[in-house]
Amino acid sequence: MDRTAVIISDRVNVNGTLTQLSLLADGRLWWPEGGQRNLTIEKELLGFAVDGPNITLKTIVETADGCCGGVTRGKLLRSDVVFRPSSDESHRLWCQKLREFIDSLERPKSLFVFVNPFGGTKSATDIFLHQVKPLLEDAKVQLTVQETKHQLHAKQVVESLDFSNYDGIVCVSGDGILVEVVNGLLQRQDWDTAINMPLGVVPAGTGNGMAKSLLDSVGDPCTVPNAVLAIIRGHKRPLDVATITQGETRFFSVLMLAWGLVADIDIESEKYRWMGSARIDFYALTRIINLRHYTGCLYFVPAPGFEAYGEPAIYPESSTIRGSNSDVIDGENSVKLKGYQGPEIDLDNLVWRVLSGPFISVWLHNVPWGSENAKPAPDAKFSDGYLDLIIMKNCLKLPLLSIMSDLSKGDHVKSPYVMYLKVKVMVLEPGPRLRDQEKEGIIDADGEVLARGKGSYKCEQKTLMAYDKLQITVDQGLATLFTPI
Ligand SMILES: Nc1ncnc2c1ncn2[C@@H]1O[C@H](COP(=O)(O)OP(=O)(O)OP(=O)(O)O)[C@@H](O)[C@H]1O
Repeated sequence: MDRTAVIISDRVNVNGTLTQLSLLADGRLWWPEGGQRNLTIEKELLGFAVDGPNITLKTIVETADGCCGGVTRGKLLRSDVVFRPSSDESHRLWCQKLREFIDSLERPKSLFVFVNPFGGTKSATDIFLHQVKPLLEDAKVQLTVQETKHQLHAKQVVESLDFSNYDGIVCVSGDGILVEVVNGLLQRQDWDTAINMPLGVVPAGTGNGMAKSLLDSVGDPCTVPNAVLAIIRGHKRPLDVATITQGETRFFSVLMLAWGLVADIDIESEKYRWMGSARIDFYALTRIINLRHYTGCLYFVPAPGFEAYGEPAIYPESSTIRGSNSDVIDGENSVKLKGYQGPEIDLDNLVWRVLSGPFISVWLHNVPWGSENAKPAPDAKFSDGYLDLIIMKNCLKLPLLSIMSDLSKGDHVKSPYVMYLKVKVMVLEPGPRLRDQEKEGIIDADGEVLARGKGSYKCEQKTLMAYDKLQITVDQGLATLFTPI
């Protein structure tokens, strides 16, 4: 079909001026108002509304702001273009053709939305009401909204939600609610269909690593309107899901796992919450000055091209870390084994390597960004079937400081003190601190404490897993995300 063929054209009144308005086959709306105006339906039209003889186009248009001599990309402005067709018949045809074009884009029509009023700076409710809802209403998306009332609420709702009425689940929150949703989906009896539900993220927490990773991948800024527009447009992409297993217990991770320096900074800095965002920098400095080294081992199956890292090894003691198929429930967080069991991999027949400690930091990442200002895994892909492993073993304190400050751009991986590789499977065998064997560490998965060893921060609090051997496998493209492109 000729992409510039005219589907409908009429002499209409646009914002009070008589002009020729055309809808072209490629989805452009074109009219010569004060110079030529072009609107791409796919990118810039949220929807339209009918008000008597008028039709209002609900648009969202990217402006290029001049900023310090440069250009800031991607500021989105919502505006209305009102036009009046020349006759009743033309009015009917315009509505029909616009509706047909929008329907052909297969955008979501009905969404289930979680809003976490306690995430980040506690502004998610405000963000939802004033920024998210108006855009989704312009796009005529039906909304079912659930404020989360407590930890694991989103997970519980998702475990029993009837999906037949929804085209996606949206989290107006930080990464924590997304992780709960993925865990909830994978614990259902029908997990294999449930996990196909497209998931959207709108940044409204402290850690917005997934939203940042998605938007940054196409050069968009990590803003609420950009994230909402990505959901409205309905493009989807697959996302790898990592299964962390210890005995019968499983946790499904979509962002990262950290042990050592990064986990200690993330979790122990909570006690300095009153400092606001400065707490991370302050506590990072404290930890670097009093640097800890952890003993332990990393067994891994390298991705092609990374076989030179570590030493040859065999798969370590499979019986202690593999789950069985019995229906066991181990604490509120754990997985009923009727749900997803993790990917089927013949672990004994893979080519294993091992790296022995002591380690300063071990970090496993699924997507490039861990938060809006930390890019630990610049080469991570959403669905390559591998996890990016970032390791620091020996490093002097001064270069370590500069490595940490390079994290915001992802340049830390260029440091000779940083090992950066991709793995298919990993077994983490965490040990105690090198110089204080009475003290162990913290294992942090997607911002939650998965395990606390003896003598660690708040070690008396119960966690999902023990500070012991755990296995991480990855299932390529298991989940689905709404994505800008
Ligand atoms: N009503 C609530 N009260 C307290 N905690 C809640 C509530 N609703 C959800 N949560 C918990 O808040 C945690 C953080 O959620 P969210 O993803 O919005 O933010 P975050 O950026 O990951 O973390 P935070 O901003 O708290 O550092 C989740 O683990 C979730 O279980």
